[in-house]
Amino acid sequence: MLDQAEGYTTADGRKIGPVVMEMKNITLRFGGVEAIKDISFDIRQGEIRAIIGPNGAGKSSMLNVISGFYVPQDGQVFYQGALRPPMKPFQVARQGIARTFQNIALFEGMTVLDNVMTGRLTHMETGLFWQSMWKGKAEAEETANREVAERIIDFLEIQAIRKTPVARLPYGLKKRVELARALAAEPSLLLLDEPMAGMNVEEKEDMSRFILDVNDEFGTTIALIEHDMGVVMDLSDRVVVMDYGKKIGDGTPDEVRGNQAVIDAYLGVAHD
Ligand SMILES: Nc1ncnc2c1ncn2[C@@H]1O[C@H](COP(=O)(O)OP(=O)(O)OP(=O)(O)O)[C@@H](O)[C@H]1O
Repeated sequence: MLDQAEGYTTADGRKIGPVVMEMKNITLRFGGVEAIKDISFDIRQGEIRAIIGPNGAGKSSMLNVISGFYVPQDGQVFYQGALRPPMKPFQVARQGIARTFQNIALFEGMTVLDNVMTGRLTHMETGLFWQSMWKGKAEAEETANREVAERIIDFLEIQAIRKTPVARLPYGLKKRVELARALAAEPSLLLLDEPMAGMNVEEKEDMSRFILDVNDEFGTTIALIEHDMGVVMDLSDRVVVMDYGKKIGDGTPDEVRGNQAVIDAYLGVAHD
């Protein structure tokens, strides 16, 4: 049973907490195109929350609103109990929100370790001035950041490739490195943009396992968007379904699977 203030316990015994992010009546337009039409939903502490929908449904647009990349024309975003004013993506990152991208956005010429280290940037306090004035502080910070990066690398089982330039890696491993970089920021909310896109079955299984492990081990709240309904159903606690910018379903995977509007959208049934 869902207690609005406190949360709920999942079938596998995980404790889901209060609402950490609330999207309220969000509308986003690109010129004449309404990519998001008056959508509301929330994300709870410790939850794995999916946003799914067919091509062009508005999923990426919604993720970009959550990450601060787009500012909606209407609606409000509440994060950790407070109304979030329009802010730049780096400010959103400083609030503990990290993301991966649908088209991998890594530094191809750099090693895996160095890419993961870039995920620590929001935690780095020592600027160039202090680096030149106070070498000890800069070194201590570098060591601490490296320890976090190495811990994440071990966790995601990519030790063997830590010194390999990303350009040499197969697609599935690149996706895992991108996850590592996002985790290096030690986010409280992790946004995954189509984490399984372009993967083979084995890679999808690996990625699913890592997503579940991250949630379990670090207690990270995860919001992911996916095109493919199948892969997210086993992973997610609750699912929002979008179609043509509207929310057409919201609930547990079972509730969403039985929702006629969702079935119609995925079968491509005509609508007004
Ligand atoms: N930057 C943009 N400028 C203009 N229109 C855009 C922009 N981004 C998205 N759109 C339009 O908004 C609508 C929603 O697109 P969006 O990419 O959010 O959907 P999606 O569900 O993520 O699709 P897909 O599964 O194909 O990635 C589409 O009609 C798209 O053409």
